[in-house]
Amino acid sequence: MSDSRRSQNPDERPDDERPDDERPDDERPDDERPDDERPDSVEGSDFVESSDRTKASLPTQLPGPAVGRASLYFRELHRLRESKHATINSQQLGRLVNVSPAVVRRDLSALGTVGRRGVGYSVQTLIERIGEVLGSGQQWEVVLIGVGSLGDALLRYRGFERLGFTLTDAFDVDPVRIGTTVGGIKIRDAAEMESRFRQRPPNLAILAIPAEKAADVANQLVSLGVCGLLNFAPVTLRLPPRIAVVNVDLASELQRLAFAVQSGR
Ligand SMILES: NC(=O)c1ccc[n+]([C@@H]2O[C@H](COP(=O)([O-])OP(=O)(O)OC[C@H]3O[C@@H](n4cnc5c(N)ncnc54)[C@H](O)[C@@H]3O)[C@@H](O)[C@H]2O)c1
Repeated sequence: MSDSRRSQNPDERPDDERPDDERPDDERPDDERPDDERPDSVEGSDFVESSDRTKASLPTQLPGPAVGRASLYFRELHRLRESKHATINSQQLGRLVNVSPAVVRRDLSALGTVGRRGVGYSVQTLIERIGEVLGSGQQWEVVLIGVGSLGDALLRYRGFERLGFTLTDAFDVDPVRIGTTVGGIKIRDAAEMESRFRQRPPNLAILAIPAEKAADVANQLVSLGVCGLLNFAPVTLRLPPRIAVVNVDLASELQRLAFAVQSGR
């Protein structure tokens, strides 16, 4: 590997330049580790949640990478439940999502799961707890703005409902699409958004419209009461801080992938 590549590889930065989440767990000094990662927390020392902690309040702050991993744990835990697994330990869960057992233990601890030593985590309790933290314990109404090639595929996807997301409405400006039905949802004229949302604002909106339209439409959605946006348009939205925005930029993700392949990770 060339020197220039080596210097770009985040894994090869000195540890003290890396954010905590990127540091290998077994390279951190013990006094920097959360309790559940210290050496006395050895393999086979996983916990089952005690009932009094199950109702623990939601963590107010979780690092972004931990939220992303929680979502992956949630997906794998659903699969485990479907295949009749009642318990799992951190090594098994870590293997399923490709992170170390120590990171799994730290994440689950931050999510409020603690308990007895030596048995493993209860799959069902973890599903309930992570679902609660991620908001999947409640129903979210989601609207889709823009039913082009991407929006069309999203409307046909059946995986949102089981996580608590119900696509309630879809809007477009194209007269050819307006009035047609995709995935069981009638596509409405975007000009109707205001009157529809005045009656009942959705919680969340998915933006699958051209980048040059995204800022105006996002501002309109916020003014109509939407509080979270999943934005597929490759543009940075400037919205009030109270509005949650998650950007899904597939081209950037491909760039990250190409970088990872190129740098030999
Ligand atoms: N298709 C992909 O794989 C993909 C991948 C990455 C990112 N994206 C991004 O996602 C967005 C959508 O992509 P696409 O391929 O579906 O585009 P598309 O051109 O197929 O669809 C866009 C749709 O938005 C509608 N639209 C335009 N202005 C609107 C408005 N003000 N209100 C409501 N609807 C409006 C259009 O009529 C059209 O149906 C784009 O910003 C694109 O860059 C798409």
